[in-house]
Amino acid sequence: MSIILPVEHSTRTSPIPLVEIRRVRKSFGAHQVLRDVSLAVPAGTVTVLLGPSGSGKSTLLRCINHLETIDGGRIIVDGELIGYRQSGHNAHEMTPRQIARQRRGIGMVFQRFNLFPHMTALENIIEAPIGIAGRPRTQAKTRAKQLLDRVGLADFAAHYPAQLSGGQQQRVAIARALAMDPKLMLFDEPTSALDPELVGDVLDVMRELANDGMTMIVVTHEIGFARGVADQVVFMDGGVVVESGRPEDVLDGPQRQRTRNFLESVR
Ligand SMILES: Nc1ncnc2c1ncn2[C@@H]1O[C@H](COP(=O)(O)OP(=O)(O)OP(=O)(O)O)[C@@H](O)[C@H]1O
Repeated sequence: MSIILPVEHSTRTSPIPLVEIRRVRKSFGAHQVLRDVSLAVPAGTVTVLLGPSGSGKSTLLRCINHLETIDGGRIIVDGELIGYRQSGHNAHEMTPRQIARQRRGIGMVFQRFNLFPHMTALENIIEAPIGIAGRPRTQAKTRAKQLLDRVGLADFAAHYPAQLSGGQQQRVAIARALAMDPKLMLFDEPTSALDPELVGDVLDVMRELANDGMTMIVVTHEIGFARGVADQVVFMDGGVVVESGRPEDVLDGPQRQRTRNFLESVR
């Protein structure tokens, strides 16, 4: 694995929000999953989303990445409205092509690695840079090898997903997301499908990414990761943000009973 110099935790914090979520609402039929969610994620920081099953965490990530369309409110990533383009004071819906371009800047890692089973680790990583971003094959391969090295899998380029452990597959999935040079990485319970002994390697890669200054929003129940890496912890329940703040405040001195109950349940 390549050596990445640790950066002082506080120097990563910047006042400029890369992600602004304002009063976002989202329903599926009659079920209002996000009720009125507002959140700011400064550039170069890590936000951990905690909350019980069904609280709307995955839906929020999917809205940020425009995998779902919001019903109300707005999401701004790096100054751009998600799903809309600004023209003077008016916002117009984006075309599918414009949405695809916007999505390229946002990497997403899912609970289940979602690698193409018929492609090697390297082929999985170069697929989008070549097919979507139109990069030359040699350049994409060089970058993919660097990324495999970065996630500790330099010797596994020619392995197929079935030949890799779940943790290794998840690290390939992270490398694949990084191959598009995202400005934001979203992680949706990236370790919850892994055997416990494989969780640490994946969290280590994520910790190094954070130290490198990547802006990340992470849905996880890994309280140790939240405590050690997050700049901000957000507790969601019932489609609203119940409580948010520094990890030491939310995790060690939660103000709300709902937060306390949840933390009891995952400890
Ligand atoms: N496409 C969909 N159609 C209908 N209902 C959906 C859809 N996606 C999510 N939901 C519902 O929205 C609610 C919130 O789901 P979501 O996955 O966002 O919660 P979560 O906090 O991420 O929970 P979990 O930890 O279980 O993934 C759930 O009741 C879920 O069934």
